[in-house]
Amino acid sequence: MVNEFIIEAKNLFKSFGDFVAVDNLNLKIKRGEVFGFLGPNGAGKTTSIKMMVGLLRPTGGEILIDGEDIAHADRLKIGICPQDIVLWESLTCKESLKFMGQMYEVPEDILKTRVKNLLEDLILTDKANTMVSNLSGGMKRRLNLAMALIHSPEIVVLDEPSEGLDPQSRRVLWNFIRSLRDNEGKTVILTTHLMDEADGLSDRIAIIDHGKLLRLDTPENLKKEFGEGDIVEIHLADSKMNQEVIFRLKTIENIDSITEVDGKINIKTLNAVGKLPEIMNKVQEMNNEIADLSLHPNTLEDVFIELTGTSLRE
Ligand SMILES: Nc1ncnc2c1ncn2[C@@H]1O[C@H](COP(=O)(O)OP(=O)(O)OP(=O)(O)O)[C@@H](O)[C@H]1O
Repeated sequence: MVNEFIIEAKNLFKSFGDFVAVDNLNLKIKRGEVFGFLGPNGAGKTTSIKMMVGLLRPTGGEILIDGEDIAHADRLKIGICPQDIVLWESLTCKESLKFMGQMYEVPEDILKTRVKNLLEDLILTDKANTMVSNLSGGMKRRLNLAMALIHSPEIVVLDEPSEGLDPQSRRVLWNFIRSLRDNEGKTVILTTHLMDEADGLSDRIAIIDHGKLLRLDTPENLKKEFGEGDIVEIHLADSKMNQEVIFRLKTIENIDSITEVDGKINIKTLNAVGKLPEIMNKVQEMNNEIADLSLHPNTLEDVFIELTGTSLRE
């Protein structure tokens, strides 16, 4: 019987000396989904995925790949595109892919087609015979990804795939990731600190910070759980009074939540525009002033802020 979950992490734990990088992570990744790890720098995303694909030994816990302990799992099922680019500078794109495919013992005729298709899919056909040393940073990243896919792994792991890519290359990459899932049925696991990437690509998102899993759900459910309303962000002229003002603002009816984020006050509510006069009054009653105010619909980033109390782009 085919296992619904292709990867399971049970009580996964990793410490470096006294420092706990991953703290009892429990999660299951479904076959054929795009699964996003979202968290700020140092949250433990890379450490988690490295353990989940057998690149790093956990301090504790268990990993199952297709129901089988990772120690006995078929590593060829996994393709990893690391954050750091690892390429041979003096080979061409085509040679790099052929060489990698030969190392994986991909049969010659299949390899030829795969090299052609991957170059096409990642918009590198024009650069097939260009030496890696002469590629731009974005092209190197795309080639790096092609290399991770040359043996057609069932599970594709992408560590910060958009890092260093311009918006155009990012779009190519996102479409490609979607096609890996939709057309080839692959399971894609990615780490990102980009909210729009997690939101736009992932079927489910694990939000992690300080090595702990804070939430695991679909982007839609996460946004629903934390409210569909608006966020009013105010910056007080005297931000030392934030806490007192928050206390006062909480007396306004139908406010969902109020949090202090990076010296500003975030107020979540339905019908934010209608609430603005009351918000301003309360601030004035405290002999303070609003130096800056903005209003936007609740986003996944706000969910993150509410869970962690910090903004993701710190
Ligand atoms: N080999 C190591 N030795 C000591 N500490 C480490 C080691 N590898 C990672 N860490 C620490 O573990 C924490 C988690 O690191 P990790 O690379 O998993 O974070 P991340 O969420 O992937 O961050 P980023 O988005 O910056 O890549 C960090 O504080 C990091 O300094």
